[in-house]
Amino acid sequence: MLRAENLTKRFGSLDVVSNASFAVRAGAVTGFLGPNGAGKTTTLRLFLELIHPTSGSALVDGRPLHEWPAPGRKVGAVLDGHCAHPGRRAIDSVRWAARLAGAGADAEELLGRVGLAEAAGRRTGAFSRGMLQRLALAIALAGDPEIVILDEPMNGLDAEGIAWIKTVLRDLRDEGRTVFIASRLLAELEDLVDDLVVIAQGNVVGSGSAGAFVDRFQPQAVSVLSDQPQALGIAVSRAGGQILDTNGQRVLISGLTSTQLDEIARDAGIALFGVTEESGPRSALSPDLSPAVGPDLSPDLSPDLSPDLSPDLSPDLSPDLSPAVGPDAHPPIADVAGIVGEVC
Ligand SMILES: Nc1ncnc2c1ncn2[C@@H]1O[C@H](COP(=O)(O)OP(=O)(O)OP(=O)(O)O)[C@@H](O)[C@H]1O
Repeated sequence: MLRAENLTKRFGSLDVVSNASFAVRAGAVTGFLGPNGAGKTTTLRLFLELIHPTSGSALVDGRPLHEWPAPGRKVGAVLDGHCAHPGRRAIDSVRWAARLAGAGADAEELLGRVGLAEAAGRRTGAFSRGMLQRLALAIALAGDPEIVILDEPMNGLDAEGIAWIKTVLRDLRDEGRTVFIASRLLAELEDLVDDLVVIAQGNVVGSGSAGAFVDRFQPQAVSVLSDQPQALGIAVSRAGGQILDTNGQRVLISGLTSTQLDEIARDAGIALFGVTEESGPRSALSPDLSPAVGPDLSPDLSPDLSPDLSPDLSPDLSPDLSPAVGPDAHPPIADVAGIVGEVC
């Protein structure tokens, strides 16, 4: 498993990751959710030892990654950043990664797994961003790793590509691997992940069961306008919903989603207008989503969390391509470099 213990990374005077403590369960898919600039990529780079912590530790099965005899067999990663060599053929990039990781992966099979069988012999300079994401995943899997770390792997993929990668990641879990996936979008993760770690402004503000978290931020009530409020009330009660309040034509309902309400009203021949989902409480994480930093959980962060997570953490989808450079950046250690499938 992955474990961050009081992990801090400072760039200049800014704590980009601040005293973060959390664990990623072995054999599960864990989402790493946070808005732009929250510190997700920095945390992933710390686990990969592409940069060093200011204090604390980022451990892979209890040790820093480089202490494992074959780091590339332990962890495979897909990060945004540098290009795969544009002049190299896709199959050669995967073979090279497998060699570096010390694994005898079948590069053709891996490219088939990521849907690039037809493009295996092509140079990657002409690949689309979506194809590069697929290639990066093949490179990350070239070491047959126990743990797969991915930084926003759905960027650049269309709806079909997103559905595809979710299937691949579920398959990786079913093979017994641990998957840790960073994203700004709860919607991208919610039908994929078992657990969530939530980060905001460098602080890990919660971690735990994804189901508990998603339930917490589901709409708590639906407000509708209807010219048949009584008939609507009867239909809602029959369907297991509750009428919280009726004020003239406005009816406030809990226990049903707006989609369910639409169906119920349609079946009962009742017209609905002005359907509005009322969000759940903003102030706290679910009790099941245990504060990962215990008493250090800043009360200032929780109220800010909910709106940021609904449902797109950031309207800005353009990836931050800036690699970790600067005085604090540390060049990849040779053994680890081969495990990172990076994307143009
Ligand atoms: N090498 C660096 N030197 C200085 N600041 C950095 C460096 N790397 C990252 N940062 C800053 O740290 C903050 C967190 O960046 P990081 O990329 O980890 O966030 P993120 O959660 O992955 O965001 P995004 O979703 O936009 O990629 C940002 O303000 C970023 O500008």
